[in-house]
Amino acid sequence: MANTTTDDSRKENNQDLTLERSNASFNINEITEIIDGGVDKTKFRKEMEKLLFDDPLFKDFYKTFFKTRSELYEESIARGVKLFSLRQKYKWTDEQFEVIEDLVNHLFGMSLHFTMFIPSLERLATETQKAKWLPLATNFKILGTYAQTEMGHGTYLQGLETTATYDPVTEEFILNTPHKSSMKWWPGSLGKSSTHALVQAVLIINGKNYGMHPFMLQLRSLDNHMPLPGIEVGDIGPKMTVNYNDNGFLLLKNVRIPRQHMLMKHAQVSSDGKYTSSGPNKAIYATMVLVRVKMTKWVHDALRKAITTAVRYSAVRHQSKMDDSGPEPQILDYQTQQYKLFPVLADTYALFFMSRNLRRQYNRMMEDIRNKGSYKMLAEIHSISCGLKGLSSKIGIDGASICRTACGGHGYLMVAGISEVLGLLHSVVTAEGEYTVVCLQTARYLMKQIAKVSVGEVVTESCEYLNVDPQSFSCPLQTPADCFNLTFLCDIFRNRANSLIRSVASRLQIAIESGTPQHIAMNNNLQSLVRVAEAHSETIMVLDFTAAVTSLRTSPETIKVLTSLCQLHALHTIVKHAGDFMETESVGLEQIKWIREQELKLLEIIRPNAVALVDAFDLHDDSLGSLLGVYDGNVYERLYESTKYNPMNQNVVHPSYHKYLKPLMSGEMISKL
Ligand SMILES: Cc1cc2nc3c(=O)[nH]c(=O)nc-3n(C[C@H](O)[C@H](O)[C@H](O)COP(=O)(O)OP(=O)(O)OC[C@H]3O[C@@H](n4cnc5c(N)ncnc54)[C@H](O)[C@@H]3O)c2cc1C
Repeated sequence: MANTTTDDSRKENNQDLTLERSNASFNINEITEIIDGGVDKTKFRKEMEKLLFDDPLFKDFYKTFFKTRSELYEESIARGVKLFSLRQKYKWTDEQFEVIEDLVNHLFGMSLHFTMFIPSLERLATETQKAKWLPLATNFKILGTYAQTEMGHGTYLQGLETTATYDPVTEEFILNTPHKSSMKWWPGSLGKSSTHALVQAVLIINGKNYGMHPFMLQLRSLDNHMPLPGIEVGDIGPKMTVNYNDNGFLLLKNVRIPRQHMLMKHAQVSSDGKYTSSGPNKAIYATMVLVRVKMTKWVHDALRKAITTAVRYSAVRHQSKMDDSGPEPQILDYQTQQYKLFPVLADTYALFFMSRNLRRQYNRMMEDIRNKGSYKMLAEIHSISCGLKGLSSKIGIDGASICRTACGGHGYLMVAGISEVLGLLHSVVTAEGEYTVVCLQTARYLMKQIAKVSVGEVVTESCEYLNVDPQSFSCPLQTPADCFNLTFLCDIFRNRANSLIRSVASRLQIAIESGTPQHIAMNNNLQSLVRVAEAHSETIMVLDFTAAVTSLRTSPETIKVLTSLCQLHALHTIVKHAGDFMETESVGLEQIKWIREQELKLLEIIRPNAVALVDAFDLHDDSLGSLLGVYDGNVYERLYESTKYNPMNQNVVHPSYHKYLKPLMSGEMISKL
């Protein structure tokens, strides 16, 4: 069934896409509604698309690729201001605002005000502090960011060097960034926009170091936006992407702030300099977990743009010949093109179901914290979200790179939109916990869980598979057809993770028992620890995808097509890590051969629905931001149109001709030398 979108701007006039859409075996609206979370949410999203994309400020995303950094920044601030005003006018909930953020590709200024500044205030400030600052923040009387990372340290928070020294005489903290390495470097919206920052600094009282604490710091005058005395602040420069964001630097020289500007919900400093603390600050971890949980969804959002572009473009692009007498086929008909793109399509769906489940688990944890004051689930959700944030960013980068190359030369153009997606994914792999570092956090948790198994203690739900002895496992794949059995595939993933975890745990134990210092034993096994975190996270993804497709309440056709994607996701992951699966005897050589054959069969099964499966993401062209992936498929016309907008083409003869080329060609340049 064809797309029933009501968007008038979409004209189905590319014949190939029209045919592809008519070939689909399922109703794409069913999948769209699953992804949006129900009919009402699809309706809301469509209303928001109308509201936003009728406004020139949000239209024609591709034009951003021709802008200078300063123009990009200015436009993003205009967008942010518009969105914040609309948010107040329509009283959008946080959940609704997340939908809007996705629609506009997060391309608006001051996003940290809502993602980090206000949530951190809510979790770290006392009731009195909240009463003072939250109304100012929510009414935009102050604009804030969160300044943690420094030039010298991002990952290792104990290494942060910004100091807040208490002066009991004036009852003030004196803030300093004593070395070049101590300056804050990276915080979003810091360079040019924010008037305030929550600054993480080392608290010092009477020469004693009390570790990192949060402080409210006013950066700029509320009258003329000039930096206050002792403060040097600016933009860190062009980046791989997100160049609209004024990621900033901050130097502090003897900046004094009142004692009441330390956020004191979890630790307090009295007027005479006495320090009290109510214990480890679990609330801050909950905030960090939420950002990672959201990032897994951002990866899905980003990758679905890349795959939508690559699949639609592959349906309209014709190149070479399979048979000399025949026409040039759609490049989507080459098996190699399908082998590039369909596993990425399957991963994109896997990411969706995984991130949806992760968000549900996070919400359950927050309910427990709010209703029962219980932080019981925090360690597990923290470990899962670390591993899944890492894994999803890696899947995203790999998948978007494949989409880029699968679009040939045109995929290299910025207006293809994939470079932008790729750059964004590169920020996800590093920000909020660098890839290796977050994987190691998950691995440490897994080591604790396996230690529990060895002494007969209960492990958490995500690690239940560790209770099975891998010695008792035998590969359930007895025939090639078994490779489509999702229950078998889940068991294979569990066994591979279980065996790898046990093997590293045992190597660590042997090393430590034989006298190797613990830190050396750990370092000698770091790569294996990352590998176990990846194996555990891949298992969670396959289990989540399987659980989702086996419990769907929708038409059999839709279940069938999603099941094929789930099978392909699992089989392709096994092929990618065939060494791991064979080393742990989760599958044998014969089974690997079958799996490779069945993968190719799945390509044929998925082929007729490929375009419909990306259409089901229902991305508005102005969200997609790609001239190769436009819904109507008129790619060549769009590419040519974009040259009219290109500032390089505004002069038929570029001024550099008169300045350099003409003197060279006339010999004037050489005679001057
Ligand atoms: C686009 C973007 C936006 C950002 N926005 C913000 C923001 O708004 N606010 C903010 O405060 N910060 C922000 N950051 C900073 C970001 O949080 C840090 O860059 C990130 O946490 C990584 O830390 P790092 O730069 O110190 O990397 P490093 O830790 O120096 O990493 C470099 C290498 O060292 C390895 N490594 C480091 N430690 C270990 C270890 N223990 N074991 C093994 N290997 C290790 C890493 O794996 C990596 O390969 C942003 C960064 C980016 C790219």
